[in-house]
Amino acid sequence: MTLLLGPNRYGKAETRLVRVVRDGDVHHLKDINVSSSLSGEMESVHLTGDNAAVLPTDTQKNTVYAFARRHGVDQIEDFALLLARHYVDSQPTIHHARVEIEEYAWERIPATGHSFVRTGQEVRTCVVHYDRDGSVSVVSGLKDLVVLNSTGSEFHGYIVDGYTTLKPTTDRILATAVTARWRHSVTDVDFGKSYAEVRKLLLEAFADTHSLSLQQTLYAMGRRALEARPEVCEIRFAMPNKHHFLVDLEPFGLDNDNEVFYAADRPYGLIEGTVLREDAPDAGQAWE
Ligand SMILES: O=c1[nH]c(=O)c2[nH]c(=O)[nH]c2[nH]1
Repeated sequence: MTLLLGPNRYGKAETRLVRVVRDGDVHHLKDINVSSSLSGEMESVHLTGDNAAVLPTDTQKNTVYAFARRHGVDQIEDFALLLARHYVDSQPTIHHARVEIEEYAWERIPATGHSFVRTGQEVRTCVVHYDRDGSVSVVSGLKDLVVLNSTGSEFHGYIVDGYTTLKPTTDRILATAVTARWRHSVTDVDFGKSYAEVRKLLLEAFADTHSLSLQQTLYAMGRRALEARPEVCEIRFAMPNKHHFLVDLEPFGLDNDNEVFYAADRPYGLIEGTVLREDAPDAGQAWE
């Protein structure tokens, strides 16, 4: 029997880092979670336990902290690119690096220059791949962006079979927690501006699309981002349909004209989809 070592990678997951930049009495906060994953000449470590090709995960964690001090942390995509390039370019045995970063946003409490409140629920994300052959990819994104339209949403005309009980509606609540990830076709991007613009476009499209289904809304959101942002070539969504069911108040002698809802947390519909340019460059490992 011949066995082979299949695909493998290793790294340090979830290095949590908070960086405080002091501008006199006014402080700035960066709160991130970094996961690195390396691959390359890793046959020996798996087959014989020879660690000579291994850059320890502990070193990867230290590199994150040291680079934060040495280079600062501005846009997470730029920091991820810096780390990925460093691992591959400095170590001959490392051929590929994947660096994923999540960022949690804080806003200053105006009472002082050094007090903060976590803003919103959403988390900014990125995944960078950098390969020895020079190929590089950047996927930016967000998750847990919770949005709701209290009207402007219909759902009818679907398949009706022997198991269907859902009533068609021309006015329902549409709510979801958006996970969106978008692939850049280039890497020399102002990632801060691009993120803010894509987020704004997604919210605007969610709000002003009269929805006949969450699927239609998803496509409209992707389309809005791609039409306005030339640096983005593909966007992928996962959107749970956070169902709001009208409560039957008739037993209590009350009507309910789309006013009182039961917000169910499960089960939920899960709507996933991709919108991309016809001529989008090959994604390579960007989504892995
Ligand atoms: O927007 C929707 N899409 C569906 O596919 C679906 N299915 C369902 O039961 N409700 C909804 N809503």
